[in-house]
Amino acid sequence: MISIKKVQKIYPSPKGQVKAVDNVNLEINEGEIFGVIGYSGAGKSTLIRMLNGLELPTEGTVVVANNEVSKIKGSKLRKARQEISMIFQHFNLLWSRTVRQNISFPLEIAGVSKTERKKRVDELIKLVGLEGREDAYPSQLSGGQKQRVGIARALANNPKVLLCDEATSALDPQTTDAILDLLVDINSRLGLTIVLITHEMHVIRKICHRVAVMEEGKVVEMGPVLDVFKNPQEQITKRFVQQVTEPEETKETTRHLHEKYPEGKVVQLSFVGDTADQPLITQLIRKHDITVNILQGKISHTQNGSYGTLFIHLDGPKGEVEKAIAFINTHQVGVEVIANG
Ligand SMILES: Nc1ncnc2c1ncn2[C@@H]1O[C@H](COP(=O)(O)OP(=O)(O)OP(=O)(O)O)[C@@H](O)[C@H]1O
Repeated sequence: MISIKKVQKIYPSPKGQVKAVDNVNLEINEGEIFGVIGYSGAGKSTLIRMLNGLELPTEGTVVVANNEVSKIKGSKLRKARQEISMIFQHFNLLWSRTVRQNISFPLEIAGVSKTERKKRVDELIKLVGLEGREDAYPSQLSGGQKQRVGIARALANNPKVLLCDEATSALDPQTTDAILDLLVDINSRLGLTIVLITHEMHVIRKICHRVAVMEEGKVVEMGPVLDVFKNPQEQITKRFVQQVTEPEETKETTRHLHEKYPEGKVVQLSFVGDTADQPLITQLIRKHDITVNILQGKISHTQNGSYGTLFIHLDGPKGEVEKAIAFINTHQVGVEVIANG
């Protein structure tokens, strides 16, 4: 659905040239939710803006839904943009228009008749859950409702691709989750391809099938979300994964526990897929003469399966702790001893 080949974007600047995007190659499949994550300045916005022709690459080609957006101009580009919609961090709504009028706007531009427009807007309002708010103005809406209007407006002309530019960054965690659920729903109901950029691993974890990690204009790592969680390669990817799997306090808690119980071992267990659902700890205690102290744990659900980490402290007679660790190893659970007693 989307093919990005050897794409480079160089901006002139007073201090010389800035390589905002540096030799990026990506293939995004039809119906996929694809995430691009990176810190500020990594080149995410520039990359996503090249997907709908808001920016032109200095080199390389960008093809979206059979349109070579890196080449076409004028009316051809405008037509192509009906198939490639976008939603924004700050919603970009028309403040003097109601919800209904905002959603109707792209239909007016596309020359859709008044009766058809009304029918389509009604459908869209239902789809994004804005029934009862049709005649409100954006200033009367919550952040989540504003983004729902943004989504409805973006879907008005039945696009094939939806680009999301930090679409949940201005929202609180609960509203973020509701909007992400809506995007997953739209993706599965309409088969829409979604490309999103974010600096939050939570967003990637919750809805993306695959992820690309960007740093200094380059894609430094890419793969199915669960694989990246299981086995992050680059330092930057490890940091992003820790945002979700390892709360800040973990290191501190581990240190305290180690001081409190100098004996035994602190181990980190990583569960993937079905192993995340096993009653491993119960079996561990039943089968071994040890005590198990749970320090911290989390199971994260991704679109490709579950991934969990659990920090535990094991203590007991000599040899028993080793036997317990060997037992865990037979259960296809990753074990890492992170502090020795
Ligand atoms: N129009 C421009 N002119 C000059 N430099 C630019 C322009 N747009 C972006 N840049 C530079 O290109 C690099 C990548 O910026 P970009 O906005 O794509 O990154 P980003 O990952 O989206 O970060 P952010 O989330 O902060 O927007 C940065 O160094 C930025 O300063």
